[in-house]
Amino acid sequence: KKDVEYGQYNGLPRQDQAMQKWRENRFGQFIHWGLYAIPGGIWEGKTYPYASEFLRGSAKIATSTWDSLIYQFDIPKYNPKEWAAIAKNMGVKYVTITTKHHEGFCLWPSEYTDFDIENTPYKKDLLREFVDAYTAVGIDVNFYYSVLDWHHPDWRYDIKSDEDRAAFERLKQFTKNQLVELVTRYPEVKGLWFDGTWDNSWKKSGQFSYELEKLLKNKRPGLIVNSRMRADEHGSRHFDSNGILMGDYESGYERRLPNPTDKEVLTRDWECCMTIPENQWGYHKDWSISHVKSPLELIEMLVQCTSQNGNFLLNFGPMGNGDIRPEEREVAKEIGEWMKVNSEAIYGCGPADLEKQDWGYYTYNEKNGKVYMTVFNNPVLGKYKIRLPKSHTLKKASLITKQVESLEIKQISPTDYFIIPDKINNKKPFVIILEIVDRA
Ligand SMILES: C#C[C@@H]1N[C@@H](C)[C@@H](O)[C@H]1O
Repeated sequence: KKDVEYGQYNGLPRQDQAMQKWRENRFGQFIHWGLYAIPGGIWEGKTYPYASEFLRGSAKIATSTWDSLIYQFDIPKYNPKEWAAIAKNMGVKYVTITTKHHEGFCLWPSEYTDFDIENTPYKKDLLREFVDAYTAVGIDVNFYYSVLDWHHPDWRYDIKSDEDRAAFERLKQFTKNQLVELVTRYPEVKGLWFDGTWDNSWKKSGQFSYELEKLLKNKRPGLIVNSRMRADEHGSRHFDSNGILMGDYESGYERRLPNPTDKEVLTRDWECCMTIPENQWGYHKDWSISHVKSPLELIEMLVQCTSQNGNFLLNFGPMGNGDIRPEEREVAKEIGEWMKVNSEAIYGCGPADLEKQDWGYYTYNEKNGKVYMTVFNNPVLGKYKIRLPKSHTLKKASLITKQVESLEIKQISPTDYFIIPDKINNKKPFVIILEIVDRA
């Protein structure tokens, strides 16, 4: 064991009300919006397939050229009330928006930089309008903040000299100032989603990240931060040098999920963040360049995350003019239609302590004791197998859409049962509610 003084300090999993709400929310919307949305992955007529928020690097654009995009950020179609309505209809309970991505452009009027919304043709505090619109429809608001800041002259990838050290001290002070500013100006904020913390400079700032977490949580009691914020004093990230999770939940699942039978993730809070295309967080004009996930693929990811004690954060990349692209509107609509019928299997649910079967995923609501089985794969057998511990018995199974009717159950061994539906004609994932009782 290593001595770790600047690791995790508040005991996990957190059971306070704020964290319980975060956990019960389960489904969130990620929003990546910044200057990168204006070119949308295309520069001087050439399409760059890499993530559009990295276009500045992909197309080797001079910082001054990139930064001048600020004068085109007039966002005539920006309509936060409509964004919030789309999110509400999709069924998300929280939203996480990029207040500042790696490019350094701030969506709020920061007193610590001129590279912000105030110096765009839009001028107004779009973040305040956003927070108000989402809060008004009952969606919790979180802020993404990139520590990595390509615009700031004091950013350093590593600390190799006294000059680096002095510069990065200024950058850390700037970072602290901006974060205190964010949690003070927008006290509604529930959590901070840190990114851009992979460079050596930050790995060498473990004590600072520890003290920053404490400072921000003192300023905003109940604040929730992701593990990506943190390094310990030995440079270990997410988990300290003894493998103890830092922050309040694990945020390493970016565009990937755990193995569906992975039991280790059940021991902690975690969140998977996911793009609709293969790898575009910011708006890209051409979605034909990669696979675009269907609503069904995304619904399966949401259910899998819930079944393994995780949250699912689905990303939207608004256009440079502030509009939401048609493909994202369609995804939101179709997921929303499914959630309207089946969200009881998601909100407030977590893992069921049952052996996973091929037809899909179990989720469990400990408040009502119900087990939900969400079916994605129709068995050729035409029956759904359930395996319970010998100590329990399957008392009832019913479709979430017809809870008064019981489906036929056949016990085929001390632990195994078949649920036999009268017909299998589902074209969409559907939910069966199980009542399982302890024989004792
Ligand atoms: C790499 C990288 C960044 N991390 C994701 C959450 C996006 O913000 C992407 O730009």
